[in-house]
Amino acid sequence: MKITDIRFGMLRVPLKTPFKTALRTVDKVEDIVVMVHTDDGRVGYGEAPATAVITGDTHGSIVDAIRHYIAPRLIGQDIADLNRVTKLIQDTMEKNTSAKAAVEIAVYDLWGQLYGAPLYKLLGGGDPVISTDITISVDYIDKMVADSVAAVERGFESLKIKVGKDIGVDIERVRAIYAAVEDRALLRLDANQGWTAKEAVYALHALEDAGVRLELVEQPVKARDLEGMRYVTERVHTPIMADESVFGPAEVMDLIRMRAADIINIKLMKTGGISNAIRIADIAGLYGIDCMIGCMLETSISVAAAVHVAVAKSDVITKVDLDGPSLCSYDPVEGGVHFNESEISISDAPGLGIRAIHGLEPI
Ligand SMILES: C[C@H](N)C(=O)N[C@H](CCC(=O)O)C(=O)O
Ligand SMILES: [Mg+2]
Repeated sequence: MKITDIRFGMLRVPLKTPFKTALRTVDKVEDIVVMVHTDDGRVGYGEAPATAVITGDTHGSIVDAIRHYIAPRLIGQDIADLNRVTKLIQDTMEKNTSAKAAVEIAVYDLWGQLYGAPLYKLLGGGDPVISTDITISVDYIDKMVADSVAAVERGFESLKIKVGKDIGVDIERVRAIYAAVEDRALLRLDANQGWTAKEAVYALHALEDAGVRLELVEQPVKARDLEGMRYVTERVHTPIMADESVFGPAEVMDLIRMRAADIINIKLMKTGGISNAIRIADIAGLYGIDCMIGCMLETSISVAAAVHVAVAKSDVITKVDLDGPSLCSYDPVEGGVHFNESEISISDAPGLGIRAIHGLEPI
């Protein structure tokens, strides 16, 4: 099964409600879809969001990286040589992790199709049903409480509360949500780099002293402030998770050596795809460190790939933040992984199982 062509489409899907973090407000998914064609008429699908504020990737840079750098190296390559193909993708250029991820996801989709098995089975197997949390956007306190209660009533047992805007209001936000849902859901906070290290310690001590139990706090300080991450991790009981601070395996090893966080958030758009996501899970596993698998604003194309990884590496990936499809107002994908509120299930279809994508605009 040899690669003959790589084509693109633009996918725009409105969100159910605006997605608001300390870094940005977004009201629709606008992602590049990548279709890798083979000489036996098969198509593998991948997707890349332009999360410039986190990865540095834009729509233009994603298409350019694939069209002018990655694709020329991949045409003619055999999908059966998976490790060779993924190395070619990763070694093509520095950074550009979302572009690499989209192509790798499509290649792994084809690899599953080649062997007629769902991807997670080829990655090691596992229970093909998992649960995700859902994000509660940062907003007025009353709105966040109402959104949290509504999410619990929809069956979500884990809420990812966005904070990082104003430390005093953030403490009140979390206290109010905790009071409203206390025994019915686990709370995870994500400050998206919005606090200083001292603010984070102050806020988390205030919440711990008030009896608010948090499962974890994600990326309290600036991405490059690893010393700040360590400062917070050393001083609070609440587990601290690194997100924007770590992209690939080498950064994860640095973070582990520094003891700068307790948990690692793996996202395919940061790792450059599945091969490095697996490497990170294996490294974390060696050190007894748990991982979350997360997503950007992505539809069920690329999130499906993350679901397959989560299932196959569930010994290390114990936390799931794959709510992108749940935030979308509809699912543009036919086939693939099934997203039903908090429950995500994989069918027996080969690869990612995607049969068609509706609403693709030409690029
Ligand atoms: C969508 C997911 N639950 C999430 O919150 N991801 C963010 C970044 C998403 C973005 O800004 O596109 C995160 O974990 O920081
Ligand atoms: Mg995050």
